[in-house]
Amino acid sequence: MDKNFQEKQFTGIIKFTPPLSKQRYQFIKDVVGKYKPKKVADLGCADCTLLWMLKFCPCIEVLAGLDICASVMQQNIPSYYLQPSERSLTITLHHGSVAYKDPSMLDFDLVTCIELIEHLEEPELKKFPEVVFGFMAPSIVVISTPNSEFNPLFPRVKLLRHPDHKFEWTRAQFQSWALETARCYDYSVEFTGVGHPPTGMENVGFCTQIGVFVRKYPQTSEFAQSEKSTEAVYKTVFKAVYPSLKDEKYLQNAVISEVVFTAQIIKQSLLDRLMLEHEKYNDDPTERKSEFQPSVNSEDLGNLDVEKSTEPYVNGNVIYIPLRTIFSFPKVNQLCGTFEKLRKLIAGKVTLSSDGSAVMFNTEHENH
Ligand SMILES: C[S@@+](CC[C@H](N)C(=O)[O-])C[C@H]1O[C@@H](n2cnc3c(N)ncnc32)[C@H](O)[C@@H]1O
Ligand SMILES: [Mg+2]
Repeated sequence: MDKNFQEKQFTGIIKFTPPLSKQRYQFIKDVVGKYKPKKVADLGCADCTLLWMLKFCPCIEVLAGLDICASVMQQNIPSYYLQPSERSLTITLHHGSVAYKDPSMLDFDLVTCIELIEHLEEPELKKFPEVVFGFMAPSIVVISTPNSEFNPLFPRVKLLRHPDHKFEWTRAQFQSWALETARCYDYSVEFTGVGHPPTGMENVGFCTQIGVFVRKYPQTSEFAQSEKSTEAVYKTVFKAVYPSLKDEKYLQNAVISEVVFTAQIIKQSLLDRLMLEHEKYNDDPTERKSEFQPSVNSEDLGNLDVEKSTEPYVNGNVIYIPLRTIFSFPKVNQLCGTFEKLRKLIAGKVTLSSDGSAVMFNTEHENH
């Protein structure tokens, strides 16, 4: 190979797109997509970025995070409303070390350890396989760690990529540790990674090396799991339960908020249009064709096929948004299934016209 080219590669700044951390999270999302685990635990979860991504995966019902640093876990707890879905979702964050067993970590399908092991002191690393593979024993374990063979491509890295790293392994070192661990606890393991090396440098391997471990023996029975009972040593620092939409009360709340939100959008679009007409005709009412019969441009409603009878209208200070129009919005439609169900769920909870066909808004006290 051309020597200059090689030199240029060595001094060049390595930049990954998407960033390497995103590629690692995406790798886990793909594993989730492939194996569809219901219960996922992320060990060394730090600010929970991965967990908050995973909560949108429809197969997941239980998410747990563990970190030895409680403050880093709590700095990023979202306060936003989780879109309701068919399944319920429980998210728990624990403060503790992967060097210790805790019953809260039993019964998981997938355990992820992203850029964790290189932060463990030797005694912790020694205990790690027994805790994760022996005690937790999920059907899948994913472990990622830096591949030290890639380091010469980082001009500023002298020995280790991060001051808190206790070691960085070559592919041979990681693979021999992983194969021995897999053999000991009856798992199979396959190796891959993220962060491709530059062209011509393929021999160094991925920037992040990854081992995907799959348990060879069948699911441990609940009885066998309870046999493992040990004293709780982790401290729970956060717990949230998002009930399922199968819970009627929760469904009702979700439908009401979606109906009100949708009606507001339609109303705003109507008012904007009225305002435009008002400006266009320079407020000369004689020039207006249909002063109080405005219709919402169907494009404003996301290209909905809005029939005349389902158009919103204004009467005095009151705006009427037909329920049929609201029902034609995909989110409302998906939540309720049928129009009758929509009517039933919002009955008495949302102000409707006397015949019950439209949501009413009084604009008297609004500024616009
Ligand atoms: C480099 S960060 C990785 C964070 C996250 N997994 C990610 O990929 O973005 C390593 C995390 O492991 C945590 N950690 C270190 N030793 C630990 C231990 N013994 N038990 C649990 N977490 C530990 C650290 O506090 C830190 O948040
Ligand atoms: Mg690290």
